[in-house]
Amino acid sequence: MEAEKEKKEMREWCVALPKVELHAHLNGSVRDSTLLELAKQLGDKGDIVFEDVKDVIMKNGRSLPECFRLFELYHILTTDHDTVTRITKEVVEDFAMENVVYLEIRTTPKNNEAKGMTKRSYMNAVIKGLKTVEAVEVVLFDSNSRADKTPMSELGGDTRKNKIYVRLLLSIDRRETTLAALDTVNLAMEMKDQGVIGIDLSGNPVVGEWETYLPALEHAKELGIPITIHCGEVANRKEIRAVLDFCPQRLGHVCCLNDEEWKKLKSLMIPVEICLTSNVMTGGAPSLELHHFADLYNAKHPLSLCTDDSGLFSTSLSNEYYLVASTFGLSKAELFRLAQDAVEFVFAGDEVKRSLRELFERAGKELTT
Ligand SMILES: CNc1ncnc2c1ncn2[C@@H]1O[C@H](COP(=O)(O)O)[C@@H](O)[C@H]1O
Ligand SMILES: [Zn+2]
Repeated sequence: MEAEKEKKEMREWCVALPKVELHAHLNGSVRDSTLLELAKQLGDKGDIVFEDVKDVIMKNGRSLPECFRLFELYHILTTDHDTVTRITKEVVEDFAMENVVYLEIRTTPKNNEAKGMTKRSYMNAVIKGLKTVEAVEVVLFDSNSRADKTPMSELGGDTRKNKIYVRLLLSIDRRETTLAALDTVNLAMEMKDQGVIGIDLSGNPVVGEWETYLPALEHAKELGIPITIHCGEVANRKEIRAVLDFCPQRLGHVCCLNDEEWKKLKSLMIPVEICLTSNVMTGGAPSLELHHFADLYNAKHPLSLCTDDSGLFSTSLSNEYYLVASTFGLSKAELFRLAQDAVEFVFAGDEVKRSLRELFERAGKELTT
């Protein structure tokens, strides 16, 4: 009984902890209730069979191939402008509800002729979603990147509301061609005054070749756009080596590295986005207990806890912190430090970093005493 009370108290503490989320895919973070509602609407129109889809959405098992089949379904449900706007709003609200104070959402800009959608119009729908959030004040710009140069502190805003910094990363899907990947990088450049701050490489890790995306990633590097890459979700030696050689600003997952690659990663000190639940569910890590978090943490390697796909894997960032506490025995002070350290790996500029550092400074006094 006492143990149950302690667990509950720890879970609540993890929710209260201010958190930084650096690896969250928009379509993987959609609420089940929204997916079911959208599936019901398409079912009523006769476009899909609702009962079949319902079971798939609510099912627990999520192997890697199953995940990518599910994304095909999610994209059928969500890819029109109004729905993209809606899910963006909801995803931000859900993260804000659990005290995420800085959120980088990544999403793949999509061309969809049937819906009159271009990569640009898809992103406009995402940004519209950010602007319609009501439950929390969304801060989307550094004051020095705003056209009107108004300092953030003078923008007014609603001081009664909680604040969440949101930034966007554009994902290149591994199914895309070199040209499509280049389009995404150019779009990121065009939209850099609208909250877009980085590039991600993601998608089914058994699909596509590194050489296809490399020109686009190099172009992003030349343009000075920060890059994060999904690395080692499967044991593709040649690609893992190429990714480490490319040396992006951050890496996601890093599951299937061999000894030599671990050594190289650690010497490069590239910050790692750790996705515990995702890795265990998709088989990238054998179990929570044997997850490479422990090794990287003990080696003091820069890392931050992330959800990857909170909807798809039924998790939350607070839960990921709780899992670290319950699996590896970290204390509250250590968990706090982990959350605080993630501030140093955000892609946003110095002004946001400074504000976040101050926020953690203030929260630390309350949460660790
Ligand atoms: C489970 N591990 C993973 N590994 C690799 N890529 C993943 C992923 N989880 C999600 N994505 C990528 O994100 C897309 C969905 O969000 P968006 O449509 O972009 O918003 C997926 O189609 C896939 O390309
Ligand atoms: Zn991911």
